[in-house]
Amino acid sequence: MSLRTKFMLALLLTGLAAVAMVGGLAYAGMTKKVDGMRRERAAEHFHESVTAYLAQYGSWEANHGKEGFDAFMQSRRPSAGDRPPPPADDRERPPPPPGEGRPEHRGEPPYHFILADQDYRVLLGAGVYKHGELLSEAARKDARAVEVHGRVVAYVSPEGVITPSRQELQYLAAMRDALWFGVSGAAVLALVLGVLLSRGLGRTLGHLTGAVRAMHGGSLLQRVPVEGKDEVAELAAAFNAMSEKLARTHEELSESHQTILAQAEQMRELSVRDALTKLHNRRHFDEQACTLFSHAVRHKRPLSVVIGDIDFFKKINDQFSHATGDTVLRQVGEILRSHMRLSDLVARYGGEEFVIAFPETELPQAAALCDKLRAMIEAFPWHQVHPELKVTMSMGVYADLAAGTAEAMLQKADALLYRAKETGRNRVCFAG
Ligand SMILES: Nc1nc2c(ncn2[C@@H]2O[C@H](COP(=O)(O)OP(=O)(O)OP(=O)(O)O)[C@@H](O)[C@H]2O)c(=O)[nH]1
Repeated sequence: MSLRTKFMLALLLTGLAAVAMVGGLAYAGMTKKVDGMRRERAAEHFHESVTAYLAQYGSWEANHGKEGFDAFMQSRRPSAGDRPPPPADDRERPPPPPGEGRPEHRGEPPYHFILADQDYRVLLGAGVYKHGELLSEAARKDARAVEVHGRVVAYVSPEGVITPSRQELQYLAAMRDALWFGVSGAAVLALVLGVLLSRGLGRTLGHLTGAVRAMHGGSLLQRVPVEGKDEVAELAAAFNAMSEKLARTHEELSESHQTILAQAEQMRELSVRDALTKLHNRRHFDEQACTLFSHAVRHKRPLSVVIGDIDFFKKINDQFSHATGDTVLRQVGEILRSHMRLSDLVARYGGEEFVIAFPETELPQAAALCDKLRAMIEAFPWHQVHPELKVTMSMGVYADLAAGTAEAMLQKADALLYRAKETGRNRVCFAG
């Protein structure tokens, strides 16, 4: 069931219940009041009749009995048009036995009254008491004294329900109609109010639902319209604030996440780089060389590995300074790096030693490239660093995957480097 339907039903039920309760209470109160007034009037009339009867005849017993009183009362009654119809129970009730307080009625009177003498001995029992019976204590409380010349000569007590007059019944019917009219009006009003109020509520809730779905989809910054100042408007405003805060926090977190990632990348980069030459370091080379070796073996592709060592580097340090030695290392690293392909791997392996891996490169090709590098190092204008500075490099190149591992290939290349050093330096020795 939709919220709107529930809202309308709640309003409808509340409205109907309120009207029914107020109307019902008013109707019951009115009926009671009418009944009371009617009873009061009847009692008044009966009381007057008894008073008049006793005043006229002196005493009840001395008189001519109940028929006489009945006839006496009939003569005092208002005309038939003013009188109400007899009560249903009166019509259904059998006439009281002779000698009882209630006369066998001819449709009159429409109410019961018990008449007792000054000693509470019943004279007219109204079908409840026998003649001569004592009036109960409870009935005595309701009994009204009949005084003649300042002396209590009898008691009159009401009995049963007084039937309203025709006019009173008409009043009550009009009131019932008004009550039904009120109920119908309340229902229509509740429906109209339900439609109007639930429309506003439904609209805001619809916006909120859409916004929550959008947030769930990833768009954290949402804004729903805030209409009015009620709780729903407060909810909408609180939602907007929450959405804004969430979006801001998410942005801040993303930024710090990016910074952390960048720092991690920087640290990772530092951990695989040589600080002096900015080439990769030995650790990185060893890891990558293993991968290149496995790839070459699996795909039966060529791979060449190289170790190069600057000749007489100790002498360069000693003769021209350690700083000059550093400059030489940086420059040699730059020459090597600038002549590599992206797929090639070059690293400073330690001290004045450099290593290179050439994937997809056969031995002759690698040896030729190394010789070219060697010549470039030799030809570099080192005199610009120091007038007497000369730098050369010896290299060993190995290209046989049968060595078994990248490390083993490197050892073979190192042996070839040794040979290059032994055979005069500034040269490339290769095998594989
Ligand atoms: N300036 C500088 N020197 C370094 C660095 N790392 C190692 N060295 C020096 O490099 C020199 C290497 O000397 P050796 O191993 O004797 O080799 P070499 O003098 O080049 O002799 P050969 O290799 O036989 O030609 C040592 O004196 C080290 O101190 C560095 O980062 N900077």
